[in-house]
Amino acid sequence: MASLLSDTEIQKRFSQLSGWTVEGNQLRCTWEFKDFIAAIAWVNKLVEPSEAAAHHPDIEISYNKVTVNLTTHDAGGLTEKDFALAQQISQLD
Ligand SMILES: C[C@H](O)[C@H](O)[C@H]1CNC2=NC(N)=NC(=O)C2=N1
Repeated sequence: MASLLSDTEIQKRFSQLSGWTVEGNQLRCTWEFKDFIAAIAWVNKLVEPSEAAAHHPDIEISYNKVTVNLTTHDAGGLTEKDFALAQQISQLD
């Protein structure tokens, strides 16, 4: 199982991410799209990197807005897996 990051480690990795916030045990970022169809099309792009990493975001969808929440449920907080997947998600079109 991935190990929990210390506050210092979280700060270091967080400073390399753009657009995300740390809220409690979660990394969180919201994207806005033209409409619901575009939002869902983008959500579908999350499937491949998430499955490849065996790590899965919690996703909130509200019409054209998608909020992605990342945490490592098994570890009870943020691990390297969350930051790695956040970087990959940020690089999607
Ligand atoms: C066995 C399997 O790899 C685990 O249950 C994985 C699956 N996806 C997961 N995703 C997230 N976000 N946190 C986890 O702890 C987690 N655990």
